[in-house]
Amino acid sequence: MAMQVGHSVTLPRTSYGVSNSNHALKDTSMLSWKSVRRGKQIFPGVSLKSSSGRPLSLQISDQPKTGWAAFKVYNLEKETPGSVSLSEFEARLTDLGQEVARLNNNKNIFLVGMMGCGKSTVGKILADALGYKYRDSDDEIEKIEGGLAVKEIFRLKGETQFRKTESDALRKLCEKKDLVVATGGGAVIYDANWEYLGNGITVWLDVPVKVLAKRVTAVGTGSRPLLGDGCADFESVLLKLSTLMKERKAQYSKAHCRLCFEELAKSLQSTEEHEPTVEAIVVQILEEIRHYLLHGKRTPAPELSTNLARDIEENRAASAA
Ligand SMILES: Nc1ncnc2c1ncn2[C@@H]1O[C@H](COP(=O)(O)OP(=O)(O)O)[C@@H](O)[C@H]1O
Ligand SMILES: O=C(O)C1=C[C@@H](OP(=O)(O)O)[C@@H](O)[C@H](O)C1
Repeated sequence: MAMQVGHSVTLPRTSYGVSNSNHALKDTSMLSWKSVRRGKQIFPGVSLKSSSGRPLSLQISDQPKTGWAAFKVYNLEKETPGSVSLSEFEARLTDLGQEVARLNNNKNIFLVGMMGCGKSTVGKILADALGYKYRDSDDEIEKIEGGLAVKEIFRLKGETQFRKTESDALRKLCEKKDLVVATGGGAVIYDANWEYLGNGITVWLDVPVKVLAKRVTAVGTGSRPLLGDGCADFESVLLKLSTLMKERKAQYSKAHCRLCFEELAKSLQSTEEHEPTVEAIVVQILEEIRHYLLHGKRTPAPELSTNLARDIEENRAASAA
């Protein structure tokens, strides 16, 4: 069933996490999309009808208006016509995202970590969950440099100029609010940058270099000038990344929060073929930020919503089989 204008679907009330919103649900409530904080696809003309305690009914209006409810569509396509169930995980992402956004007081979230650790991939979903905007500091650098691509800045102007512009970009970004920022892997190397990053919450995506090398080699190293030419092989990428990681680890460790990929993978009993999904990583990042905001320090050990995360993985494996 493709989601179409005028089509109704039924949703379990809890799936949408709206019970936590400030809106009292009446028979024909209309939630602003910000309060519902759906994911990637936004349908400006969505109205939400409900009776307290009963399933919610969502209807796509044919009159697009900004500020109405929005929600993910890919779930609907998989489901039986007329009904849709969102996984526990989706509900958790929404609830946790809203809770962290409330606790966080509009501060930016800066994702730090090595090339390929997933800052951009994770950053977009994290921003959705929080209702924040997503920014990539490399994009800001390219804008400041008149549209030159990162690799061209390195080639034509050298790394020193790139780093100066990177600092400018971070300074500008830290003047804003409600952003999730994917920083470049080297943003942590200058102490001055920490003054900017420290205005927000910093989260280190700590991913083993082997995993990084696999990911980066798979997409090619063309856009990452520090890794050599565009077709560097796994072994040489692994060597370069290992060297960089040794040089930078102490800097990354300064982040307020740390997402340890290895610990997450262990607790989810993941294998090399079935690594933790991006969504499971985002849930865990939100848990880490939540803990930091509540206690002013990192989690002593990963405070996983482990059972939940495991359920998610199992559900996915079952539906993929
Ligand atoms: N959790 C993940 N599992 C599998 N692949 C991932 C994951 N996160 C990122 N990737 C992939 O790794 C590559 C690098 O990710 P990216 O988000 O660009 O990293 P960064 O922004 O930190 O350099 C991309 O091809 C992306 O699809
Ligand atoms: O690690 C680094 O020094 C760099 C990482 C890159 O960003 P990503 O981490 O997004 O790949 C980019 O800023 C530039 O190639 C330098």
